[in-house]
Amino acid sequence: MDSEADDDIPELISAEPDEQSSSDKNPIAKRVPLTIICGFLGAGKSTLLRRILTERHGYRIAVIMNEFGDTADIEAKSITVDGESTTLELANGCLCCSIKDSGAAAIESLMRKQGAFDHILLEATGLADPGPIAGMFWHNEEYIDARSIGSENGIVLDGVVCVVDAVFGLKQMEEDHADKEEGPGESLRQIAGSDVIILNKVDLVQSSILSATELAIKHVNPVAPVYRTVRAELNLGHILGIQAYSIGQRHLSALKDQHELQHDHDHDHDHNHDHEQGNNLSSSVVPHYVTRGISSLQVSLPPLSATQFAAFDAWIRTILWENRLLDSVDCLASTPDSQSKKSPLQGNINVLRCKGLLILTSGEQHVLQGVRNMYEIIPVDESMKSEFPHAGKVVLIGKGLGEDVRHSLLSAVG
Ligand SMILES: Nc1nc2c(ncn2[C@@H]2O[C@H](COP(=O)(O)OP(=O)(O)OP(=O)(O)O)[C@@H](O)[C@H]2O)c(=O)[nH]1
Repeated sequence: MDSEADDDIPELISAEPDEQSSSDKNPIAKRVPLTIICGFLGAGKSTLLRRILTERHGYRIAVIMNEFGDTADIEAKSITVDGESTTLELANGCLCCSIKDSGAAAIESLMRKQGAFDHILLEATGLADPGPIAGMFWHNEEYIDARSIGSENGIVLDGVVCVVDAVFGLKQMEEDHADKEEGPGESLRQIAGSDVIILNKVDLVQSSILSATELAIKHVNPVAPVYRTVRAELNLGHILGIQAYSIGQRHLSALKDQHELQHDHDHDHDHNHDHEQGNNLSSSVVPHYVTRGISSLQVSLPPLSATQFAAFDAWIRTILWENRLLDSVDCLASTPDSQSKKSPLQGNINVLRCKGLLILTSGEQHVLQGVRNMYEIIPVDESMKSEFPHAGKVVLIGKGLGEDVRHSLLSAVG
């Protein structure tokens, strides 16, 4: 987009917060969007960050490179700042902060020291699972509430971006398949938990490998658009400000009809290739190892009555909170406190991410958003309804999502 920026010598400018470039510029964003960048080891995460730091976009972007590697037990308050941080301000207003082992506390410290940013990028390590990190920032009052982080602006999770290595991606997914005791490996979890996928280093592989890799990615995560890049060159609008966790015009784009997708690209070299693959993800053409790991399930839903809507809530709650399918006994008593009637686990279901649009017979529309066992169902504002598809649909990404899950959902709302 701005390749000449690479040749410019960065000017030194004041590191004091610039009132013009803070949230005043964007009155909607009283909260600072945060994007998590994850990806395979060596896939091109730093290349992407460098590119963002050298482009003249005029935003104050804080980039935090840290060690969010051990994400299994992330607790915002248990992470401490080690005091060692380096901040470099570049000519385009970006702040590059290198803070190790500090996670959430690093962001608090940064917000206090530097004031508001237009955007925060958080680079996870190559082995990080983005799910728990996203869960930490999604609906976490500690970050939503500006005062608690000592800043005039709180933080809102904007999206999770995964950089996949076009050379080794397929091999990596193969190695990470689910034969292991501990379940699917990091690469599959990274793809599953992301809102946008960058398939990088496409200059190094044949188109047949690219297609196979993209097909495998799409099988794991059919919701995230895939952009093919060389040295992470892509329109930053594809990865920043995507509002993947709010009811925006864009976050449910992947749930739109294929017809709409075909007309929703910009003919840049980095456009997404959904239409080329045709979303034809039958298991016969998907490598078998992927289907043994994390996969996805899309279920179309008819307009729901109020009772069916309540049944859907009970069904999703059961699968997310108890890793099992709702059975007929539950359906008869589908109230939040009917826990005692639940039957034992019916298999090893583990949903990492879910999205959906629920259409009600009354005309109401509701959006489903879920990360791990957290979920919300939010009504769509009247003014935004035309932006959304006209049919209900739910997409689940995770483990153990066979046809029995589809049948269970359809019978729960049937
Ligand atoms: N040919 C080619 N090389 C690339 C491309 N993108 C990145 N590279 C090179 O690949 C190597 C790894 O890129 P990085 O950006 O450091 O990868 P990373 O994901 O940050 O690596 P880790 O932090 O170690 O996980 C570097 O030598 C880059 O110059 C690309 O699209 N094409």
